[in-house]
Amino acid sequence: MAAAPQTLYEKIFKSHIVHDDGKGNILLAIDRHLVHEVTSPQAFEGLRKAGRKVRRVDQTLATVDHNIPTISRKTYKDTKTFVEESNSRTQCLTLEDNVKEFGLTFFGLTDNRQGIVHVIGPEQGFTLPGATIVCGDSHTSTHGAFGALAFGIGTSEVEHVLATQTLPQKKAKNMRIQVDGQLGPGVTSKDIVLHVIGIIGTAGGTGCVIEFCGSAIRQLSMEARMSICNMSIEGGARAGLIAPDEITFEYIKGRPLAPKAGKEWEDAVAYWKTLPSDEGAKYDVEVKIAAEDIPPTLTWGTSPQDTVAITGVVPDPSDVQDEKRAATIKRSLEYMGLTPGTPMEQVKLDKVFIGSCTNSRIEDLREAAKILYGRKIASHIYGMLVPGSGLVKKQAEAEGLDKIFTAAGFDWREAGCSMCLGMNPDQLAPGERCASTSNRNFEGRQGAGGRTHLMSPAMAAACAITGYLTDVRKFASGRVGSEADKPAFEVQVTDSKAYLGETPLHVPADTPEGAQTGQTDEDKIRDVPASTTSSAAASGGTPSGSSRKFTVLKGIAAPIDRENVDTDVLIPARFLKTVTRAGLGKSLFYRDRYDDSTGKENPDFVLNQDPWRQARIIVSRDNWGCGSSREHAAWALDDFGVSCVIAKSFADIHHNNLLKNFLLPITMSDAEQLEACMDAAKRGEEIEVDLPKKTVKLASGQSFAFEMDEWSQHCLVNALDDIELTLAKEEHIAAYEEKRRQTTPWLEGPKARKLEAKPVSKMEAKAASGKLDW
Ligand SMILES: CC(C)[C@H](C(=O)O)[C@@H](O)C(=O)O
Ligand code: SF4
Repeated sequence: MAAAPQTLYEKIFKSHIVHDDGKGNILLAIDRHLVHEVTSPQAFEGLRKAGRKVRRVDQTLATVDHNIPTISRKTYKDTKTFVEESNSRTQCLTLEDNVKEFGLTFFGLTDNRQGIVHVIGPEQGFTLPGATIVCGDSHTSTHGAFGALAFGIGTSEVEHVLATQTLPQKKAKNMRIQVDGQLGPGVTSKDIVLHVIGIIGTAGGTGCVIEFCGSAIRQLSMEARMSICNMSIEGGARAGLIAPDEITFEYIKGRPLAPKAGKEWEDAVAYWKTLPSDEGAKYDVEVKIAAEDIPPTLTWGTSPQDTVAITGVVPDPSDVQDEKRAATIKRSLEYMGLTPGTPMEQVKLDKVFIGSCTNSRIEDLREAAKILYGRKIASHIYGMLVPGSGLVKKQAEAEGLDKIFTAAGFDWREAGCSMCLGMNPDQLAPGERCASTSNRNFEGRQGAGGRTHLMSPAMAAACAITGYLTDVRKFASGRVGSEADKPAFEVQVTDSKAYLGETPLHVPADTPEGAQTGQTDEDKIRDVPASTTSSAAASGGTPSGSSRKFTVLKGIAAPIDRENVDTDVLIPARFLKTVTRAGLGKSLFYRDRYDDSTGKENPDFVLNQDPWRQARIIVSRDNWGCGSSREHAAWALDDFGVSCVIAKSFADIHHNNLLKNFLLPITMSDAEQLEACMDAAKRGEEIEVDLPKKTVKLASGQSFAFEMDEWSQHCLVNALDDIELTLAKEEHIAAYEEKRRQTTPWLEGPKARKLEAKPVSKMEAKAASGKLDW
C-alpha cells in the first residue's frame, strides 16, 4: 500500500522522532539551538547545579541582542563598561561567562556576525531546510521560511535542549494558508502577514503549524518569506513553514555552515527536494487569500490582529455587535489615543523605527532606502534605523544605504533588537506614537505608554517623510506632490555572501572535554545518569520535587475578564533582566497594578483589591499568554501565589511554561462553564481544582470536568523532572544521532564536520588572540 501523503510539517516531525511512547508523547531531536542573553541564564544555572554539560556544543550558537545598546561601538572596550544599565549588563556578562564555561560558539559585541538571533542563524547557514530549530524566543518561527520546523521555547525547555538536544513534544495540527495572485503596488510580505493575522486573529493558529503556500508566496525572496514566518507566532501558531525551493537553495549555497560544495551539497539538495508536502496531504484548517485583495496594511490597536488598510479609518466600537470585542476595541483606542472614524492617514507620529527580526535584513533596508532617497524626514520625527546584524550593516554601508538614511535624517545604529521591545535604552516615551516595522504592538511594548503601529519598511519610510501615517503608494513611484521630479533610486545590489568572510564559524579553542559532538563511544553514553527518579536537586533549579506536586487546590480566583492577555502584559520586558527565577511576583501585571510614573498602586485593578490580592487561581478568556515566550510570566504568577489559570484557550508556549513550573493551565472551552467560573471569581468566591479527578468545583456546588492529557497530568501530580526522564532515554538519543550522521551529515556542527575556523573581522581577530575579555 502506498504511504499516505504527508505535509512538510509531518515529514520533518517524523524524521526527528527519537522516542514515541505510543500515546502521543514524542521525544523530538533538535538540530539547531540559538541562545540569547535573556532566556538562558537560568537554564545554564540549572545545568551547572545538576553538573550537566551542553550535549551538542556544535549545534548551539549564542549571541547578545535584546539588552544591548545600539549606539556606536567605536569606543567599546568591554561589556562591563559598554552596557550601562546594571541588570542588562549582568545578563550580557552572564552569557559571556556561560559560553566560556560551556564552550559555546558566541558572537559577541566585537564580532561583525553579532545580531538578532533570527537574523544571524539564516545568515550563517545555521538555519537549514528539514532541520528542527529552537530558541528561547517566540520568533524562532522565522526560520520556518527555509522549510525548517522552528519554534520558540521557554527557559526550562532551553535547559532541556542544552542538556539533551531533544524536546518532549506533541504533534501539532496542520494549517495551510494559500496566497495566490499578484501583489499590488506598495504591498510587501509584511502586508501579507498583517492581512493574514487580521483575518485569522491572534489565536487563529493555536495548536497548529501553518504552512504558507501559493503563487504569491513562491515569488517571494527568502528575506520576504522570513518576515511572514516570523509573524506566524502573532497568529498564535506554533511555527510557520514555507516549502524549500530553488530560491531557498540559492540563498543557502556558500554560507559558512551550508553543506560543503560537491557531494554534500548535492545530497542535501536532493534531500531538501523531498520535503515539500505531498499532493493530497491533509490539512486540519485551510485559508485561501487572493493577493489582489491585500492592501498596504498597518495596525491601529494593541494586538497584531487589529489591522486596517492605510486608506481606512480608526474603527468604532459601537459598530461592533459582540460586547466583549467592543470593550476590547474601546480599551485599545483609549490606550492608543485614537478617535473612532479618524482616517488613518491623519494620525500624527513622533518616531519611526525600522528594524527588528521581522524587517531588518538587507532587502528591508533597500526598500526603505528607495523611498528615503533624496528626501528628508519630517522635522518632528525621530527616525531610527537598526540593521539586524553586523553583516547586514556592513553590506548596507557598502551599498551606500547608510548615506541615504543619514542624509534623510535617520539615526543609523548598530545591530540589536533595539526599539522592538522596551528592554534596552531605545524606547518610546509615554504617549509617543511610532511607525514600526517590528511585530508586536502590545501595550507598553516599545516603552511604557508608547503607541505602536506595525507596518512594512517601505510604509515606515513614507511615514517618516510626512510625519503622519502614510500610504506608501504615494511614494512608491517616486512621485509625490511637488516631488514629481525626484530621480528614482537604483540600489547597487551586492551579494550578501560577499560579506560573510571566506571562513565558517569559529569554534572556541578550549571546548570542555566531553561536551563536544560525536558521543559515539560507549563510556560517554554510560556516563549519563539514567535514573528515572525525580529529585529537586537534579533539576538544577527547575522548581521540581515533592513540594511542587499538584493535586488539589482550593483558593480565591481572580477574574481577568479580557481576551488575548499577552505575556508583555503579564510581565513587561524590563523585568526580564534577571538571572534568577525568584521575586518576580511584584512585576506581575505591573502596568495594570501600578502607576508607572509614581509606582503607586492602582486601586481599580482586581489584584490590588481584597479578596483577590490572595488569588491562587486566575480566570480569563481566549488566548491567555499569547506573544513572547518569556517564562518569566509563569515565574511571576508562581511568585505572586497563582498556581492555576482557567481560560478559554492558551497560547502554546506559555501553556508549556506553566506546566514546566508545575502551574496548572485549565482549558475551559465550554462558554457556560467558563462564564460560571468568571462569575464566581467576580463574587470573590473560592474555587476548588482537583487535578487527579480533573474537576473544577464552585462554591455553588457546580462541578465541571476538564480535559488534560494523561502525561501532563502525571508530570504535575508527581512533580516529575523531565530532563532526568529524557536522559534516561540516552540510548535512543545516541542512536538517533548516529542515524543523522549517516543520513544528513550536514546537520552536524562545524567542528564535527571539520570546518576550519578563522576570524572575519579585525575586532574578532583581537578577540581570538585573547586581547578582549571574552
Ligand atoms: C525575550 C524573549 C523571551 C521575547 C520572545 O520570546 O519573543 C522577545 O524576543 C520578544 O519579542 O518579546
Ligand atoms: S521580536 Fe523584537 S525583541 Fe523579540 S527577537 Fe525579534 S527583534 Fe528581538
